[in-house]
Amino acid sequence: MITVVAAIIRQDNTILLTRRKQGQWLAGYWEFPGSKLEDVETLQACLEREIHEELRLTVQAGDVVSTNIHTYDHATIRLVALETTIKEGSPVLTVHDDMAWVPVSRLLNYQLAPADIPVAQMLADR
Ligand SMILES: Nc1nc2c([nH]c(=O)n2[C@H]2C[C@H](O)[C@@H](COP(=O)(O)OP(=O)(O)OP(=O)(O)O)O2)c(=O)[nH]1
Repeated sequence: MITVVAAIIRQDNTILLTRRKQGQWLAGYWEFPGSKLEDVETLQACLEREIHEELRLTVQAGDVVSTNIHTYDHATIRLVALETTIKEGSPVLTVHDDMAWVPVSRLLNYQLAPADIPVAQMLADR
């Protein structure tokens, strides 16, 4: 099973969503930015590196917010969402084609990657 680490980045009562580019798998779907976990690195180190690569943001990844398993046609992923704080910078798109700062209560209005729906639901219910 593939582990995917995703960042819950908050600012002013909103959370950052990014949209997957055309040509990618799940193109057009919104997600919490992040990446597959590689080798033996920690969840936090992976996320901090990837968020810097993808969004040019320096962040500190913290606690696990949720873990859920989702089976797509081509793979089963374990999606681990981490509470993440911006230390420096503003997001710049490099691999996504759009971003949005979204109030928690509106996350489910976006076309989320299916694995992200329970995460958004959980955040909204809190
Ligand atoms: N980053 C991220 N990926 C997610 C989320 N939800 C979800 O189903 N995914 C899926 C999409 C990707 O297949 C995989 C993450 O891989 P990745 O971010 O390294 O993306 P990638 O485009 O290189 O992946 P892939 O096309 O090779 O599948 O997990 C999410 O919230 N964040």
